[in-house]
This record gives sequence, structure tokens and C-alpha cells, in this order.
Amino acid sequence: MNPKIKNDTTEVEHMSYNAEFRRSIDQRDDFWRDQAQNIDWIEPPKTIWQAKDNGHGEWFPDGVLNTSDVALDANIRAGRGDQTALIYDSPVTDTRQKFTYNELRDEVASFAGALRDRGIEKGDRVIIYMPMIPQAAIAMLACARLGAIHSVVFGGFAAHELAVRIEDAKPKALLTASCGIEITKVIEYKPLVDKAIEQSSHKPEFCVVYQRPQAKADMQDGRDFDWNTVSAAASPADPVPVKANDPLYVLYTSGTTGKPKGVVRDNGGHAVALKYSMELVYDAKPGDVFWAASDVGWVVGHSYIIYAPLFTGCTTILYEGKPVRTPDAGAFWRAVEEHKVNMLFTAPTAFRAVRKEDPEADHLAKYDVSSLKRIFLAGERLDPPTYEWLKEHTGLPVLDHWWQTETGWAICCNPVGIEMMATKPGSATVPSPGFNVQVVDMGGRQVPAGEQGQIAVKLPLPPGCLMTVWGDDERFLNSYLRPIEGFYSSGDGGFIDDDGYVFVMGRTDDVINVAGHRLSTGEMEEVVASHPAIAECCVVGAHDDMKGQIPVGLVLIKDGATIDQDELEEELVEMVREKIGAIACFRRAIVVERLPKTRSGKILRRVIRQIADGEQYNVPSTIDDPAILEEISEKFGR
Ligand SMILES: CCC(=O)SCCNC(=O)CCNC(=O)[C@H](O)C(C)(C)COP(=O)(O)OP(=O)(O)OC[C@H]1O[C@@H](n2cnc3c(N)ncnc32)[C@H](O)[C@@H]1OP(=O)(O)O
Repeated sequence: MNPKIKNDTTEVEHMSYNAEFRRSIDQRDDFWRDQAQNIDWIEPPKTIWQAKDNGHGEWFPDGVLNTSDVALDANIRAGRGDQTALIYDSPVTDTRQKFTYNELRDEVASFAGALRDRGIEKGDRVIIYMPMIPQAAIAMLACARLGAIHSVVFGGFAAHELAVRIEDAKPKALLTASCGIEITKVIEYKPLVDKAIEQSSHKPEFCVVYQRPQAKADMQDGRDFDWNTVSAAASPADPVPVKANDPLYVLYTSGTTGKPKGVVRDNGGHAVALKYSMELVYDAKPGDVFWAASDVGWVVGHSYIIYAPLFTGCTTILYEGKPVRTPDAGAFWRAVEEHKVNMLFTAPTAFRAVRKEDPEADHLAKYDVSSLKRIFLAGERLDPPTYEWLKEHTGLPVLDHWWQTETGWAICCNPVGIEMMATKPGSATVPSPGFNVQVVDMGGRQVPAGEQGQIAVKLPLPPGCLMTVWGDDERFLNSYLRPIEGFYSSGDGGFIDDDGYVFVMGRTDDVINVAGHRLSTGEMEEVVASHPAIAECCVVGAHDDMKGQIPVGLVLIKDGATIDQDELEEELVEMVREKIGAIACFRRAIVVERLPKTRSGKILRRVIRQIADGEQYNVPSTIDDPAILEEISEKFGR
């Protein structure tokens, strides 16, 4: 690896990035011991890394800390008690609310007391199914304060998805709100919670419901408690000491099958890595206003709305709105001006929506966004037109970075905290220190620069990455460590160029990315296949200018089934919406006579995807009957 900066006239070696990166790999323990000194431990770790016999291992295994203490109390001890910790900005309810570090700590301690009074203790799981309101942050931090393991479920998921997660995580409690607000639509959460609990064989002992004025939730006597009542009656809870490798949270992410994978994150490695990432990736300092415009239901929300900005003593923003239509395409710029945001982080799809509605960036000109230093993008591929548009209109550095729910922080970034490197459109720049990224073939052999392969990280992974899959170590090994021996297999493909820049080209499995949401086509196929008229089906991700990808279903109707094709499509769309949620954006099901398969019966999804996108394709030599490809092309109107 030898990254170099290139600009119009010079070519400069990046010695300090190189030095930092090399030290993180060659003197791993010393490197992370130094980083560990930047957080408040109850008992600092003596051991930095302890290998397990599966190639994975544990960070700081004998360290003791409390994550809510690092996020809140440590800032108060450092004299930041009166600084704003969290700003709630809700254009959909026309509300702004600010919490200082003192106020947020008090709210968290009281709510933790209420949970403790109902029996929640270290190691218990608590599901949080909430919209973007301060209580979501308070709930997460309250769990962390007690050493309980939170599992946040994105509010856009349907009851069935919530039920699957309840079944797997077996929570003692479920925390929710009466409703969420999608622009002008009020989405009642409580009926979804009731339905999910009914569907799951595991029943949480109790629920706590935050009642919002837009909808009043019906409460079940003895099981459901009102948030404000229990919080007001509780005495504040102190942070409970936990071991660094005790789990902080489980966050479910889509895999190739219908069952999501519960990514388990530790307490110690997470705090150390996220604190480091705020310097390295975002160059954020205490007092900076940091805005990750995402949702607490995703890893971006966990890492960069809640934990990392608070670990660093920043002011974080919790935004209950959209980039457009709340009320217009100036929504982000309005919030930047109002809160003097210094760093803005969102998914490219958000700016594609802004650009579509405001191509000349007229809204931007109405606001003073001079506080903004940099814009960060992640969650899906940053398409060059969006990158160019943002750069041209804002004049700011626009920095792509690549990471995953599994890693919790950037695998590749432009390390602005060390030195700003030249950007290359389409590249997430270089590996973050700690991530020994290589592009390899399935045998783990490195491929030459510029050649595409599997993007893998040589073990061990740095702190902050997943410990395992909740309750399923075998699945963890099969999904991540066994596919390429000695490496973490990312599931993404791409290449590294001669300058050491990493280009991520997309998934190598059946996971798709719809508006920055990682979704499983396998899961959608399970739903579609459960329709009584369907004999066989296949769902692929087709290119979409706005959302990056959208799912498209190809379906075969059972012999003898009589159903109108439009009616069938409507029913399938409704089924996916009902089972997975509106965010799946499944809107198209095409009836076909047969599916293209290999002679051994494997559906040729890659070719279907290429046909859907209007790309050139090669007829695979293993295809059973090449004529099927013509039929499929006709269906797509190609
Ligand atoms: C680096 C590691 C990672 O990748 S972490 C993941 C990072 N990803 C993100 O942060 C997600 C970025 N995307 C977004 O924020 C949104 O998609 C943006 C760009 C704001 C667009 O939002 P929207 O216009 O609602 O489109 P959408 O495709 O998200 O939604 C489709 C339908 O789902 C609904 N929906 C969405 N969120 C919720 C929610 N919390 N509760 C209930 N419903 C929700 C939307 O209303 C929409 O419904 P409908 O189809 O219009 O009826």
C-alpha cells in the first residue's frame, strides 16, 4: 500500500497516514493501547488483544467501563455539563428541543432507574422500536447505563420484522412510542408492537410507551407502562460497571436468507474505536456540532447520532424529518444554519432527492451554511453526478467513506484528521488504520492492483467490529470468517488501484441497497413465494436513479391458477409491505413463463440483473436454455 496524493502539479507521499496505518498493523497492541487512553475507564485494560482459536478475538478483555458514563458523565467531569449534548429538530411536529450534558444525563439516569425498578439488569435484552425522538436516545443510553443490551428496530419495519427480532433477541422489555410521523402521515406504532408480540412465541415481560400527542396508544393493563409516569417515579441509576467485552447492543442486519443477523457489539472496543474515528474520519473536536442525518434504527444512527459524538463531547442532532418535503429541498440547509452544524453526514440517496427537486441549489443560496466544514457520505455507492453536484454547489470537501453494520465505523475513509488526501470519484479513499484491507480471490490470494475481487480484511479486525452473531456463532463463522481463510469477508466486491485507493463496486451476494437500506432479496422471495398462486420466483435489485437499487420480482404462476396479472402484482406488493415494510419499496412483479437457470437448477440472477438494467450480458455457458433470456428481455421491454 502506498497511497499518494495527486493534484494538478504535485505528487506527494502521504507519510503520516502511511506511518499511522503501518503502526496500526505492525504494532497493533501499542497503537490501540494509546487510543484506549482517550476514554474514561473504571478499570483500564492491561490486556489489549486476546486471540480466540477461530482467528477472531477480544479487545481489552480485562478493561471495565460503562458506555453511558463515557458518553455523558465523563463530559460532565470534563466541565461540559452545560454544553448542549443533543438537539432534537423535528420539522414534522415543528419542534426544537435542546438537552445539555447535565440534562441528558439526568433524563437517562431517571429512565434507567425506571427500567431497573422493573427488573432490568446487566445482560438483559431490551428492544427499542421508536421514531426519531429524544426518548430513543435516552432509551439506548439508559440500557447502556444498566449494562443491559439494547436492540433497536428501525421504525419503518413491519410487525412481522419486529416479531422476528423479538423471537431471536428474547427481550425482557420493549420500549416504544405511540406513533411516528412520516412527513404528514401518523404511523401508529403500538398496534404494530401488539401484533408483533402476538406473533412471537417469546413475550417481553413489560413495555414502556412514550405517548405522543399525535396518537394515543391503548395500553395493556399489567404489561404496558407510561414512559413519563415511570420515569418521574424512579430514582436515578448510577452507571453499572461492565467488562469491555460484555455486549452493548445487538443490531439486526439483512443477510442472504430471510432471517436477519444480530450483529453483537462490545462496550470497550466500541468506545475506543468510535472515539478514534471521530478524529480520524471526521476531524471532530469537543464542542463541534455533528449531524448524522440518518435514523437510530441503522448503524449510522447508533454510531454517529448517539455514541461517537457524545464520546467526543460534541453536540449531536436528532432530526425527525426528510431531506425534501419537510417542507422543501432546503430542509438540510435550514437545519445547518439554525444549529451551526460543522459536519454533516448522510446517505447519497438523500442528496439525490435534494438535487432532483432543486437542481440549481436555489434553496442553498437562501441559508448561511458557513459553519459547515465538510460533508460525509456513506451507506451506499456515491455516484459521481451526486458527488460533483454537491462539490460544485457547496464548494466544500465531499468525502465518501465505506463501512458496514458489522464494522460499526469506517473501513475506508479519507483520513482528514491526519491529512486530507485527494479524492477520486467512486473511491472511498484508503483503509482506515486497523483495517488491513486486501482484494483477494476466494482462495485468499491477493489480486493485482486494478483487478476486481472480493474485498476482505485480514484478521484480526480492529476494535469496534462485531463480536459474533447473536446466539449463532456458527452463522458468524460461516458468514464472515470461513469463506476466505484468515480474512473477514465483507460481501462487497471491488478493487484497489495503483495508488492504494479502494473502489467498492457492490455486493457479491443477494443483498441489495435500497435508499441506503440494506435489504435481503432472499427475504422478499420468501414472502412472494408464500402467495398461493406462485410456483417459483426470483427477486433482484435493479438500478434506480433515486434509490440506487429497487427490488423487482419475476414470478411464475402455478399451473391452473387463474389470477389477473395486475391483481397479482398488487397483492404481492401489499404482502411485502405488510411483512417487511414500506422501506422495501417492492413495487414491481413481472409474470414470466420460466426462469433462466444453470443445468444444475441455480437461478442466473446476475444475468437477470443485467437485463433489468439494460446492460450487455454474456450468455453463461452453464445455462439450461438460452432462449429464456430473450423472453425475459422482452418482459423488461429491452
Ligand atoms: C454505513 C453503514 C450503513 O449503511 S447504515 C444505513 C445508512 N442508511 C441511511 O441512513 C438511510 C438513508 N435513507 C434515508 O434516510 C431515506 O431513504 C430518505 C433518503 C430520507 C428518503 O426517505 P423516504 O422518502 O421516506 O423514502 P424511503 O425509501 O426511505 O421510504 C420508503 C417508504 O418507507 C416509509 N418509511 C421510511 N421510514 C419510515 C419510518 N421510520 N417509519 C415508517 N415508515 C417509514 C416511507 O414513508 C415510504 O413510504 P411510502 O412508500 O411513501 O408509503
